Amino acid sequence: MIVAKNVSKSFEGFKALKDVSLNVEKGSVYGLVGSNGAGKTTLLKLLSGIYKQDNGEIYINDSEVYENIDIKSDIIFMPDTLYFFAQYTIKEMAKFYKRIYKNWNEERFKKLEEVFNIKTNKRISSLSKGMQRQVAFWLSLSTMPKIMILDEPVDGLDPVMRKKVKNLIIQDVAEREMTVFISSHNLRELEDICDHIAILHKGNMIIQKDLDDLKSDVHKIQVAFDEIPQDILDNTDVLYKEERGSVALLIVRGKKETIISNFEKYEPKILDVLPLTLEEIFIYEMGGIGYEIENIIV
Ligand SMILES: Nc1ncnc2c1ncn2[C@@H]1O[C@H](COP(=O)(O)OP(=O)(O)OP(=O)(O)O)[C@@H](O)[C@H]1O
Repeated sequence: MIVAKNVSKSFEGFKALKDVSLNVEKGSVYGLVGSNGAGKTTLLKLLSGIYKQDNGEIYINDSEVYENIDIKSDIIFMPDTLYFFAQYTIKEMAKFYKRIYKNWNEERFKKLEEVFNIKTNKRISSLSKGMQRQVAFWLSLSTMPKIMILDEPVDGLDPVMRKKVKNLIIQDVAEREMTVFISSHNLRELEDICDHIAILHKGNMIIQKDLDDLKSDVHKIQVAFDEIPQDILDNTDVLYKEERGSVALLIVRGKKETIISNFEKYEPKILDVLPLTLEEIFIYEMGGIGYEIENIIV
């Protein structure tokens, strides 16, 4: 489990992270979205114990992570810019990982060769960017990490490989309760893998949500009345309203059944509940609390 309490970090007087708190349960996949310079990499490096926070506390499985070698051998941090020793082949890099990570699993490493299908005698620096990313996943997953902290992890991977890598991660989450923390610019990229989503904006954590709650709580409703009764609007938590003639499009918060039965009382001519994308949910949620968030997540 990853816990951060009121964490702040400055660089040369500039506050890159301000009072950030979060809780990531064991076996959960937590997605962090934010625009350029929001503080995502800084937060990831703090959680991995690469940086030390100026204020606040960070715990992984109840222990402080900074300068804690024991905890660090259970963590994989995959940076957005990968680094490998210049002359090393995959096989040599695997040997290096084996020395550092106490749970290195040779059998898994061999098995994953079939998935990634790259010869282990290849020099890593001779591989394409996407292939190097594959090698990073191959090595990382072979360490059997308890926690994976990934910075823009699927950048450079083709769609088929993205899917394969996501499946491998999900498999480890399901089979051995690995915890995953992923940052991305792209909410859509995270939607199918994460169970929690957070948005970081200018160093502030502005929203953290359980995805299932989020999806079951907000609905898009298309409804037609001769005139939309004011009573409904007063008794419904409307996040957004758009009227075109007698048809209204409403984004409403609440339980679907309750919303439908409320509207049906007024006998609308049309009543449709339409699916919302995660992006739409965030835009409306954030709109409701006054943030201009569109640019961050589209
Ligand atoms: N080592 C550093 N020295 C000085 N400033 C830094 C350092 N690392 C980060 N910053 C600053 O902190 C802010 C947050 O940077 P960070 O890399 O965490 O953002 P990010 O959300 O990961 O951005 P991106 O999506 O562009 O990678 C930026 O303004 C950046 O310039």
